[in-house]
Amino acid sequence: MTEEAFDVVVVGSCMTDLVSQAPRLPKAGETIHGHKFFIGFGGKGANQCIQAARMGAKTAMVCKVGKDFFGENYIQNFKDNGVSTDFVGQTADSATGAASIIVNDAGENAIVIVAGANLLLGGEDLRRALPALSSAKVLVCQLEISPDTSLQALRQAHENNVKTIFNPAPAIPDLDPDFYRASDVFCCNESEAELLTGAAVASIEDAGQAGQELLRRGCSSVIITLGSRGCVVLSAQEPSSPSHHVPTKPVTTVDTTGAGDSFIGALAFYMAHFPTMSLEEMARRANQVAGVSVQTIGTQTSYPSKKDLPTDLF
Ligand SMILES: Nc1ncnc2c1ncn2[C@@H]1O[C@H](COP(=O)(O)OP(=O)(O)OP(=O)(O)O)[C@@H](O)[C@H]1O
Repeated sequence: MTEEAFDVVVVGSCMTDLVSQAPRLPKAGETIHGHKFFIGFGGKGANQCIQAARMGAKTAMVCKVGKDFFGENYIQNFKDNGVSTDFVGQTADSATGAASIIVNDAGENAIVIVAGANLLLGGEDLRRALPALSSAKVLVCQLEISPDTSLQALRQAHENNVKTIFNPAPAIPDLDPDFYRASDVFCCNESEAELLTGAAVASIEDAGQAGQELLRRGCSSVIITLGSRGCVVLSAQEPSSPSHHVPTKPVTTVDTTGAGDSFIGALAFYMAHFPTMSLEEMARRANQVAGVSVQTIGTQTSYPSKKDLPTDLF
């Protein structure tokens, strides 16, 4: 195991995206010709980890893949990005998580996700990773693995004074209340905020109100991302916890897939490297990083590295 503590540990998912582009989506029982196929690296946990690593964070991924081609391939992807694979487990009991995606010429898609090995990441894997997890600067979790595993990781980090970022995605309506209490930063998008609070989130003001509700549930701070409108930031430490809107700079948008994960990976980097920076400033910078990711096609392929970003972001 690596001796030096990690900046960012991510406990989460890896998925292989199998993408076919076709003129239209096939009907049940139908076979059609597509015009392009490609394989991409995805999964919210891995995406966030790779973005943090590309910013220059010393990162480790705690996840599970299958003993199969896609699993081997994903481990190599982590290595290529400088992410520690000390805690990437391989299982013969399930296949590497996969998302079969069909995109039609209108940009609409049909997706089947098989979480596979991701769902086998459990308590034993966390026990192995505990020394890394409990000495990291920042832990990041989502909900593409078993929620019990995510919650256990967040609790362990919280008990060891490791800063936690929880991204409740994909959202589940009856989230265990302990998720809020174990989150230093609870970071979600508009639709997740809506599902969790039961209130519509259409405007910046709505997002502020949803953020207040999430704060009341016990997290230390909340960020709700709002696509091209940036995000709102709220902190329980401020008296009356006002919400601050952090806008983005306008950019030419090509593909927003994975923008939320780019934002969270960047945020994790800032929390680890600039622990005294205000959350608003971190969000402003994370907006800029995610704003770069939407200008190129793909998920991880669109994530910028430190060398691609303005020096004033560091
Ligand atoms: N069109 C855009 N222009 C500039 N920045 C954007 C745009 N879309 C997204 N972003 C940046 O990415 C962040 C996350 O976007 P968003 O709120 O859409 O997350 P998300 O819904 O989780 O994204 P996705 O599901 O596509 O990964 C935003 O807060 C913003 O910083």
